[in-house]
Amino acid sequence: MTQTLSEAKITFVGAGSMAEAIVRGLVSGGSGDTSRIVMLNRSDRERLESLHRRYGVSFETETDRRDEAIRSADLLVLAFKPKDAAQGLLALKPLLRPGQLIVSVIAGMSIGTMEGILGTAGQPIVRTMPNTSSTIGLGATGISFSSGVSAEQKRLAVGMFESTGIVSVVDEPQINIVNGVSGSGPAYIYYMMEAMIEGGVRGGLDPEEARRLTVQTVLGAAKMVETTGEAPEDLRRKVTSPNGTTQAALETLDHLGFQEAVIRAVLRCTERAQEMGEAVSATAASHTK
Ligand SMILES: NC(=O)C1=CN([C@@H]2O[C@H](COP(=O)(O)OP(=O)(O)OC[C@H]3O[C@@H](n4cnc5c(N)ncnc54)[C@H](O)[C@@H]3O)[C@@H](O)[C@H]2O)C=CC1
Ligand SMILES: O=C(O)[C@@H]1CCC=N1
Repeated sequence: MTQTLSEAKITFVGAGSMAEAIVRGLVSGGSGDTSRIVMLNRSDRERLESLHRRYGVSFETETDRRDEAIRSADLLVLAFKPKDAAQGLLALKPLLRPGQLIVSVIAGMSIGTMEGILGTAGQPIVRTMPNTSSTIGLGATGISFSSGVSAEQKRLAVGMFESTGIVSVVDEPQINIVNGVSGSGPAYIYYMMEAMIEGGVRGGLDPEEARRLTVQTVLGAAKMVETTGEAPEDLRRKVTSPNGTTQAALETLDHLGFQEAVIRAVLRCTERAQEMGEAVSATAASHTK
C-alpha cells in the first residue's frame, strides 16, 4: 500500500530551530494528524512541551519510549548539530530497521559518512539542506538521495520539504553549494538588511521607519524577480539612472568589493560545510577505535 505524507510517522531527532521550522511548515500546510510527529531532544523537556503546545506534536523523554519512537518511524529526521552528529548516529545505529528512511538536515555530513558510521550501505538516506524560511512556507531546500531510497520514499521526503517551500533535487556533491546559496543565504540577506537599516538611521531616519522601508524593499525586490521573471541584473539596470543616485550607491559597493565579497562568502560557506563533514568522520573514527 502506498503511504502518504499525512499518514507517515515522522520522528525528529533534535528539536532545535531547524526542526521547528520544518514542523511549523508541515503543520501549517495542514498535513494530517500532528500527533504522529514525534520530537526528541537530548535534554530540555520545556522546549519539547512548548513545541507540543504550539503545534500539537508528540514528544518523548523516557529512554524506552524514545527508542520506540525511533524504531517505529517511517521518516527519521536527523536535526542535530554537526558537532553532535557522530555520537548521535552511533546511538541510533542499534535502533534502525533495514529500509527505514533517514532524512538528514545536518550541514556538511555526506551520505557516505552516514553510511560509514551506521555500517550499512543499503540504508535509505536523504541528505537535505533546508533553510529557516521553511517556518513560513517560503523555505528553499536542496535534496539528494542515496541509492537505497525507493521511489515512494523519495516522494515522501520531497513532499515533506515541499510543504515548507520549494525543493531542488540535486546530485549529492552539490548539497554543500546549496548550503552556500540558500541554506545560509537568509543570514546574508539579514546582514544586508541590518546595514541598510543602520544606513537609514545614520542618515536621520527613525529606526522603525528604516526597518519598515528596508523590509518592504527586500520583499518587493525578491517578488519583482519572481513575478516578472526578469534577471536581477536587468531589474537593477532599471533602477539605475545614468549618473543618478543608484549609480553612485553601486559605485560605492563596487569600490568596497561587494559582489566579490558575496561570491567569496557563498564559496567559503560551501568549503566550511565540507570541513564540517570531514570533522564528523574524524570524530566518528575516534569513537569507534
Ligand atoms: N539553523 C539553520 O538555518 C539551518 C540548520 N541546518 C542544520 O540543522 C541542524 C540543526 O540546526 P539547528 O536546529 O540550528 O540547531 P539547534 O542547536 O537549534 O538544535 C539542535 C538540537 O539537537 C539536540 N540534539 C543534539 N544531539 C542530539 C541527539 N543525539 N539526540 C537528540 N537530540 C539531540 C540539541 O539538544 C538541540 O536542541 C544542524 O546540523 C544544521 O547544520 C540546516 C539548514 C539550515
Ligand atoms: O550555520 C550553519 O552551520 C547552519 C547550516 C546552514 C545554516 N545554518
